[in-house]
Amino acid sequence: MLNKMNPWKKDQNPSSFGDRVLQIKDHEVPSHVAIIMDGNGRWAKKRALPRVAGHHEGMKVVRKITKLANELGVKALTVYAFSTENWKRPKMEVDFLMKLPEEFLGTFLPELIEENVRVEMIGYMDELPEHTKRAVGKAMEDTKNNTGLVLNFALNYGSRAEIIDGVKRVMDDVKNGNITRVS
Ligand SMILES: CC(C)=CCC/C(C)=C/CC/C(C)=C/COP(=O)(O)OP(=O)(O)O
Repeated sequence: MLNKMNPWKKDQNPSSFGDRVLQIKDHEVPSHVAIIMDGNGRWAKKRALPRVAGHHEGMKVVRKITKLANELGVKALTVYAFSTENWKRPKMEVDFLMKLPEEFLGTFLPELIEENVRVEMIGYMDELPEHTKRAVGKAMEDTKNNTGLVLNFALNYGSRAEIIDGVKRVMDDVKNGNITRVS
């Protein structure tokens, strides 16, 4: 796997962004890339900026990565933007994070549509603030027929919560006779 990723690393010879894209295109490109965004706070601290400035910068990076992934022919890009545990952060930070999808999509949705990107989300949408739900829902609706890269936002997502939900559903199906027990 690491060998496969080698062409993604910057090599010794300086080359333009376009050249590097062509270089990568010559190699096998993963069909799904998932990114856990981390280090925003540290990025900001290093520059004596508030943590939220790091999140804002992270949002801008999402645009760059989306463009690049689409260009390279990646089929799905999952961006882990807010975990089920992130609600424990200070309210001001949570409020800021919840406004980012709106800002991102308010600015870049026309570009995503033009680039044939389909917006999707995983996570508990119902628990998001109305304004966040509205922005994500609109983007999903407006891009539902697009056939290019799937930009998948993990918002209020947690793998533990997802596993527990899955197990509960299987238990319900067993109880209701939709699944038969295999002993
Ligand atoms: C378009 C869109 C929805 C963009 C997403 C915005 C974004 C960058 C979200 C990431 C938020 C987050 C909790 C990052 C973790 O870094 P951290 O705060 O834990 O950083 P640290 O480890 O340095 O403290």
